Amino acid sequence: MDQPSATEPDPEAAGEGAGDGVIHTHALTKRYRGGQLAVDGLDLTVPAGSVFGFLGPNGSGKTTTIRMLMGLIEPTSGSARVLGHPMPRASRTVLPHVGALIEGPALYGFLSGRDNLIRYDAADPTADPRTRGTRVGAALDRVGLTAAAGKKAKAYSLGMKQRLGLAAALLQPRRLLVLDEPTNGLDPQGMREIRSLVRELASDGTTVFLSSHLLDEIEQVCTHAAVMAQGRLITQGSVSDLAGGARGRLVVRTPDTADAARVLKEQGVGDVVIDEDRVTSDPPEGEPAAINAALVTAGVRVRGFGVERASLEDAFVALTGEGFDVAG
Ligand SMILES: Nc1ncnc2c1ncn2[C@@H]1O[C@H](COP(=O)(O)OP(=O)(O)OP(=O)(O)O)[C@@H](O)[C@H]1O
Repeated sequence: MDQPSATEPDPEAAGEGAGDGVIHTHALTKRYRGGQLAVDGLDLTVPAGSVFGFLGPNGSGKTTTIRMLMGLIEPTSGSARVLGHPMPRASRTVLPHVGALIEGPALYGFLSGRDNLIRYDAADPTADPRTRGTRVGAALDRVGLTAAAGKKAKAYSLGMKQRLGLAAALLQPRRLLVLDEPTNGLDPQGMREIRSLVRELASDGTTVFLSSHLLDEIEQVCTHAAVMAQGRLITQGSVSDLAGGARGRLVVRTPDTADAARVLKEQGVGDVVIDEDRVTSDPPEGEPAAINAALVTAGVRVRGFGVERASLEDAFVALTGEGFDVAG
């Protein structure tokens, strides 16, 4: 949860360094006391205005990185800058501009949703008490909890609790939102709500940095992503570039799979695989229409033909040689 600072936020002092990105780390490393190397030489750049997905299986070092970025733990070596300032040194300058939701919101179950927010707002020395009611009302409205504002938080679903946590992070205007696994443990409906909320927040120009172990979640909401495995950065960039870096697959849907596979091989395309009523292969070097014509000429009943775009998952598999198969 956001840690209110004892100092006045100074928007001037929180300006990004030229070209540094909203978050920028250099060789950031964390070795825990027990000897576990949780984050290993991380160079990360989060562009302003992006919805940045920090993707990796459980245990790959995402939470440790976020805790270093938020100044909650010291790196063993390397450096991190957030909004142009070194962390954890500049925490008091930076954190008032950052809304954070880390490891689930800390809520009082016996208080209503609205009273929880009033408590958060009152704990922020920079928040004017005279405008508290307006701020809390606007935050509740933003996350769609106005109707449930009077209910005790313990009666909230997990998704509502996450939304209340987001509302707390949104009591003040923020330049950066940091969300650690915001959809973890939610049912599909709760996930959809949080995802659409994230998109909405980003459409105002707020940079959103969110961690997830779900590839399709990153593909659905993020403009940019970084992929972690075992504490190391595997790749980062725009989601379309990352997926585009992996080659798509030619997909032919047909009842005549054996004939189709033979024709594709004759046409010189590689990695031909029969998968139920589909035959897939590497994309052809030349014009796909020529392959289609060859299939039809050979009497193959073509029910579907096309080159499927590579997914982020294909990119991950291509980069690591491993499937992205983690327990939900
Ligand atoms: N306080 C700690 N002391 C020692 N080791 C730790 C500590 N916190 C995390 N680790 C270890 O560091 C590694 C990275 O953990 P981290 O929680 O950062 O990963 P993660 O990608 O966020 O995974 P998860 O989604 O499961 O939290 C793991 O091997 C974990 O066991």
